[in-house]
Amino acid sequence: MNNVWNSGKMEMKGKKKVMWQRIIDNLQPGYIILTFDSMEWVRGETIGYGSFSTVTLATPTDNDSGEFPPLMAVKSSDSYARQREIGDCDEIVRCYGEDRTVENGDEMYNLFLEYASRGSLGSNLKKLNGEGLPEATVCRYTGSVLRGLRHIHANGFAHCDLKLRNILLCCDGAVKIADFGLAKRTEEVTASSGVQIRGMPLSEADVWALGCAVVEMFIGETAWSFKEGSHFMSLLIRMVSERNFRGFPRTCRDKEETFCQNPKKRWTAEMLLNHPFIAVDLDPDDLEETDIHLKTEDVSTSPRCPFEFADWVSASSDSETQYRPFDSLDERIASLATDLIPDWSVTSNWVTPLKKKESILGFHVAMGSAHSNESVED
Ligand SMILES: Nc1ncnc2c1ncn2[C@@H]1O[C@H](COP(=O)(O)OP(=O)(O)OP(=O)(O)O)[C@@H](O)[C@H]1O
Repeated sequence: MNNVWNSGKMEMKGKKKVMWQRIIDNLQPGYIILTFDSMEWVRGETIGYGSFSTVTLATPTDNDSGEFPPLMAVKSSDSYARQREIGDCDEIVRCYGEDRTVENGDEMYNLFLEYASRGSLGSNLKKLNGEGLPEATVCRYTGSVLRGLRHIHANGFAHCDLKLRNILLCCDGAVKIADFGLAKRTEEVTASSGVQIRGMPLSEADVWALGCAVVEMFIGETAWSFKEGSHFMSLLIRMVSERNFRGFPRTCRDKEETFCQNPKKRWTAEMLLNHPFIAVDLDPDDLEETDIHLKTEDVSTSPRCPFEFADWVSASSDSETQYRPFDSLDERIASLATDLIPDWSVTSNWVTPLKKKESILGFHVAMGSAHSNESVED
């Protein structure tokens, strides 16, 4: 089914116009019949919570034409994500349409998405208890994400929140990029002051983020550890000032095009798709995949602005936790108030060494994320 978007409203192949319908007050929670382009659907169990959204299952109730899959994920939040502007691609979680409802007095925007039944790569990796993924698996997953990124960037957008939790696994093993809540047009970024900033390296930042994700897939933990109590700025200082690629083959370090602290020299998604690490022909037998089927994701949220880092807990919390957005600016600011004095010291943490073949190391350096303070054997 191809969605046609018209003035912010959805039409499906010229069918009936969108019909907004308020939910009926006395329906049981968890079994709400709503209207989605004249199609009724039922909200199912909760899959997980994001910073500003709740994701639940959704089932169409009158799907005789088979236009929708029998099971979808519906992401509900107080604003629309930009996914519809980016367009379809096999490596991006499919968006079937959107709907607006009023639930418990709050207006909700619902985005109907392809259901990725095997959860996120982040959750799958966590179940491996610090073990990384096999090389062939990392290679395949990275190739998929790169194709998705190429599509996003080619359409003039940057994802801006690429991380393993936003890379989902479908039941057929396909790997897809999700969560476009922070996606931005690459040519125009508006600062909080309202000033338009041009030339921000947003696509390059996506590539950097992918590099971090690749490191994480290999070593089973995040590329840069962020010690409890340390300040976010100390992490930034290390990432920006550290130029010591100790532990990586000199051949990789010396290549100007792969030394990419400078975003302009960082490889693009298109270029990385031709890197030997990705362009290799994989034997299907090598694709030893983690087979952890997830039903419910843990709660983990990304900071939306620098002020949120101090409170950001990357570890999961109880998935029963109710999503509750801040009601007002005052409430948000009050939640940030603290008597603690920031710790501006620089820690000695750095990336855990990677013992992988040279092409992989080169790939990491190309993405600007290969930093290590220990030796790596070839
Ligand atoms: N299409 C989908 N299929 C299956 N699970 C999904 C789908 N979309 C999101 N999820 C899961 O729902 C949970 C919430 O996702 P969401 O994108 O709202 O937030 P997040 O990326 O986890 O956090 P944040 O909002 O801080 O980035 C996540 O655990 C995610 O894996």
